[in-house]
Amino acid sequence: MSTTSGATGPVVRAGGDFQEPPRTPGGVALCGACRERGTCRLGVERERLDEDGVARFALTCPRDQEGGPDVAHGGWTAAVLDDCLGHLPLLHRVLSVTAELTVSFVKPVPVGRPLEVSARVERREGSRWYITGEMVLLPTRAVLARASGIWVTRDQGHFARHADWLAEQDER
Ligand SMILES: CCCCCCCCCCCCCCCC(=O)SCCNC(=O)CCNC(=O)[C@H](O)C(C)(C)COP(=O)(O)OP(=O)(O)OC[C@H]1O[C@@H](n2cnc3c(N)ncnc32)[C@H](O)[C@@H]1OP(=O)(O)O
Repeated sequence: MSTTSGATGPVVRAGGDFQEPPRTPGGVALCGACRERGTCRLGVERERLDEDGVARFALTCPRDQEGGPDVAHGGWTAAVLDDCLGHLPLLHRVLSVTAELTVSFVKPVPVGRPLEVSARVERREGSRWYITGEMVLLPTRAVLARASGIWVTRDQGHFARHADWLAEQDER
């Protein structure tokens, strides 16, 4: 585990307690770079796992993610779906990484409007979690995007092994 100093004090880096990452007051698990600012750069504001097994996320596309006029860059839509769907194993205290992700862009996603992403586990096979989700516009719940993917569970040595691999690359 390593730490660094962020705006809010020492920040536990990836490689630390993966199953219990720092969370915002809205319950949003924070990735590496967002820990220092204390909010999700992608605009995820609230996160919860409901009793029906569905994880639900309240979010807004930030203005600085604009692609076409007043609509999100497609990369934002893909990134936030990767993030939200990938939080589902974490909500079960399981570290995983995305192995595959497919995104259907159904409608342009408006910037600065309330949105919801929901995510559910379709099935689990070995170390693979098959997860699907969708993004809707509130309050009408019109579908803007859908996603499905495979997340692969990892042990705590995942990032250390990657660092070793990268060091080997650097020696070539
Ligand atoms: C990110 C965590 C932060 C933690 C801190 C807390 C942060 C708080 C919030 C974070 C939330 C983040 C949410 C966003 C999540 C990301 O965006 S993660 C970042 C993007 N993804 C990556 O970087 C993954 C990069 N790829 C890899 O590391 C490796 O290719 C993988 C996926 C681990 C697989 O490695 P491998 O050596 O092939 O593994 P191997 O042991 O051979 O296979 C394991 C299993 O995976 C399956 N598999 C491998 N590749 C595939 C594939 N492409 N398709 C289907 N199945 C596959 C194998 O069939 C095998 O299945 P089982 O037989 O065990 O059931």
